[in-house]
Amino acid sequence: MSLIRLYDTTLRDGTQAEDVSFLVADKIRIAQKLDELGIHYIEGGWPGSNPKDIAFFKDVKKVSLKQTKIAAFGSTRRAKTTPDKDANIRTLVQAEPDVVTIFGKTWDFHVHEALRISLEENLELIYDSLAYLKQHVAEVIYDAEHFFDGYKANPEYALKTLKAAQDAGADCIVLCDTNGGTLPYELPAILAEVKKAVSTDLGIHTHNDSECAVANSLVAVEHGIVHVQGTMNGFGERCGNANLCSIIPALRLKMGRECVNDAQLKALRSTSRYIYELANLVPNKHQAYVGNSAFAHKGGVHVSAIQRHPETYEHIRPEQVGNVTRVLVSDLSGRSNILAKAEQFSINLDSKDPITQEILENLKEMENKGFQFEGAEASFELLMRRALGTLRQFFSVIGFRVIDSRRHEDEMPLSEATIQVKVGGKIEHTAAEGSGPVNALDNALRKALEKFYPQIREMRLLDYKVRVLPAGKGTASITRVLIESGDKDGRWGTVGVSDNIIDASYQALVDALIYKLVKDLEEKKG
Ligand SMILES: CC(=O)SCCNC(=O)CCNC(=O)[C@H](O)C(C)(C)COP(=O)(O)OP(=O)(O)OC[C@H]1O[C@@H](n2cnc3c(N)ncnc32)[C@H](O)[C@@H]1OP(=O)(O)O
Ligand SMILES: CC(=O)C(=O)O
Repeated sequence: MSLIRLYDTTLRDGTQAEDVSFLVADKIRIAQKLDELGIHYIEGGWPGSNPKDIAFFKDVKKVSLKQTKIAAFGSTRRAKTTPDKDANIRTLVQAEPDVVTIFGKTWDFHVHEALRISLEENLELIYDSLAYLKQHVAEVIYDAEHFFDGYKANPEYALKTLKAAQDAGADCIVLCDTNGGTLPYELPAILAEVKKAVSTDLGIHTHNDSECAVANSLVAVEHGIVHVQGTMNGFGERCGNANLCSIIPALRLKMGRECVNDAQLKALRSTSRYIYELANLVPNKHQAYVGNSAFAHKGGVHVSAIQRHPETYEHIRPEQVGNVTRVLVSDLSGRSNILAKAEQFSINLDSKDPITQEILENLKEMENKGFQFEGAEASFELLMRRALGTLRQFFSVIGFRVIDSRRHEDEMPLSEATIQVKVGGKIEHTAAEGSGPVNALDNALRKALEKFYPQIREMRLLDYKVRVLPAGKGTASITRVLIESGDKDGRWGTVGVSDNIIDASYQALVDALIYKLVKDLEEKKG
């Protein structure tokens, strides 16, 4: 089967998303990553829009890309001018990209309302913009904006706009579902009519306003489209663009279409996360194929079955897209979840050992009290080790006190914690200040323990989340604290629950410290 050409517009349409913006240097790094992923075209921006996009086209020439072509985006010429005098068309040529993509109007309503010109004049805009660009750029792509809405409103005129693009020499005509309102069942009949009207290669560009952008792209491929536009992680204007992180594996693994190779497909998840990172956005954990939860199993029945055969609850093998199977523990767990976790933590546990059932019951009891271990696997590992009696007593806390005071209305509050710990036979009594009561307690705990366990200095608190559990008791409600800690080798999550926020934080902090000590000891043992 012929190659499906992947066209990524993360750097153009992706940046039209609320909250997404990239520096020029980041755009270049993303282009390099997309090239490694095997993307055939990268739309780098609209040089007629802003200096940053002009700089991108200048800078991208300095990096070596293996196979991708760089496309510059713009519109057809303005009315009442000629392409050679149109500022936007001139900047497209001056950017010297491998490819130019311009969008033009298909929908008669848009021609009348947005451009306020005649239908005939719009055909001239399309024809002479493309014909001019074809003389100056090696490859020219035409994005037929609002194609599907335009076709539904006035099919004859919509097809005339495509013919104008074909007559001008466009190398590919891309049918755009600009407002994202088209549903998959509508595509086959429309595509059949388009194929009767034009013979140029066809592409698809969809938006996700009806949650159908990926589905529409795949249906289009099934009906002969050879060029697919989309963005990484589905970034894009309003509800986003068709998500290439879902389209690529579907094409490759389910539809048997040639697009990227196996090794490139394995880099899908890491590329997705790289782009989230540069966009400074938290990855969507529920994202298909590449999200943390895409292959995370929670229900006991599911966990039991995947251990017998992964395909029972997994639609592909996660490693094909660089993801992994995960087993979660919660009050929906069965013994299979406990055994899977024991294996992950390298803890010997026999399914017939009554301790397995005891751990399961303890887990359910604790979840009922408000604990949640999905984001706090380190606390769950400690719970297992405690139940098995294999957790070494590194230290015990005899007691602590936290004082939070604001002495004058116009002064910052002061937080101070004192703590008494026992390590071996020795008692250590320390005090520390902090920016807030939890920070003061954390500082006092570390100060007391660092003398005995200097490796604690390597440990950092990376995230701290407080959740008020819905008991309707206002400030007297139960709180759950989740802490994420890390050192040079990894990150781990711990949890505490109490009707006192300091006490809940204390539990999560102590678990985080004990986990660090357990982890280092296990590593030493090899
Ligand atoms: C479907 C899409 O995603 S298309 C891409 C949308 N992305 C963007 O708009 C981001 C980049 N845009 C920009 O930086 C600016 O809008 C610019 C520089 C392109 C234009 O800025 P301005 O000249 O101030 O115009 P403005 O932003 O108000 O856009 C309206 C103009 O675009 C014209 N226009 C819109 N679509 C087209 C088209 N396909 N062909 C020609 N002109 C067009 C309108 O006729 C109007 O021109 P007029 O003011 O002369 O009547
Ligand atoms: C071209 C484009 O971005 C659109 O029609 O949505």
